[in-house]
Amino acid sequence: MAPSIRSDERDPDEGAPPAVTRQDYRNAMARLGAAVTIVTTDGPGGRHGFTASAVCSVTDSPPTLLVCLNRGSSASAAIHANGVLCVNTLGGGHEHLSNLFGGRTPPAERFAAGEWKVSATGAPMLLDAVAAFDCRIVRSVEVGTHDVLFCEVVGLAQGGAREGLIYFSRRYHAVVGEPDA
Ligand SMILES: NC(=O)c1ccc[n+]([C@@H]2O[C@H](COP(=O)([O-])OP(=O)(O)OC[C@H]3O[C@@H](n4cnc5c(N)ncnc54)[C@H](O)[C@@H]3O)[C@@H](O)[C@H]2O)c1
Ligand SMILES: Cc1cc2c(cc1C)N(C[C@H](O)[C@H](O)[C@H](O)COP(=O)(O)O)c1[nH]c(=O)[nH]c(=O)c1N2
Repeated sequence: MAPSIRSDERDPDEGAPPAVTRQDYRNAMARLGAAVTIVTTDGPGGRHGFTASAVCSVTDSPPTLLVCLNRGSSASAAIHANGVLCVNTLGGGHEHLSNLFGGRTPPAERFAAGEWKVSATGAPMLLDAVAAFDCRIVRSVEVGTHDVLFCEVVGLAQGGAREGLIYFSRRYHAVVGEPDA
């Protein structure tokens, strides 16, 4: 069980070097494989998008997922202003899109690649995504450098791609799924 520290109690480790460094943490996280997605948004805050692997399911009632967004990302202001986003799950052959949306390129250049339609929330949906989750942001919680966005899924699209895209050990891996899964 994690130790609990009351607010009126001093942490005896205060000032001590962290038990786990950022680099050690990243090295270990690099061993935790994750699906690669592009999170997009549009609305009064403008069109934007970024590559995200920190995405997971929270609950199916109501259908809710979470996205961890670095507040330093150039997409952050637009996502908060619009209050909507679409999680586009990438497939094998989408590495170039992941690199484009994960790099320091202007939004218009990012969307020049790939084929997009406008989803019901207004967020761009990738036509050949393995699966796309159209969402409204219902809650945002600040944790360290990131905002954890809780998103209610209000629309879905499932593509026919047979290969998913996993980021593991700092490299992309295409994984083959069942034809009808
Ligand atoms: N959650 C994230 O914000 C996240 C996740 C993956 C990659 N990235 C970014 O992509 C680039 C390349 O990453 P990489 O995997 O090749 O090597 P890396 O050594 O930078 O990261 C290894 C792993 O650590 C985690 N991580 C990295 N940066 C993080 C951050 N700022 N906050 C929380 N977790 C983080 C991720 O799980 C990542 O796969 C880096 O600039 C990294 O910051 C960010
Ligand atoms: C494979 C992979 C996975 C992730 C990322 C990158 C890559 C390559 N990035 C970083 C994010 O995409 C990147 O910071 C921005 O798109 C580029 O930053 P600017 O838009 O230029 O600020 C990222 N950022 C984030 O806030 N949450 C995340 O889950 C991830 N995951």
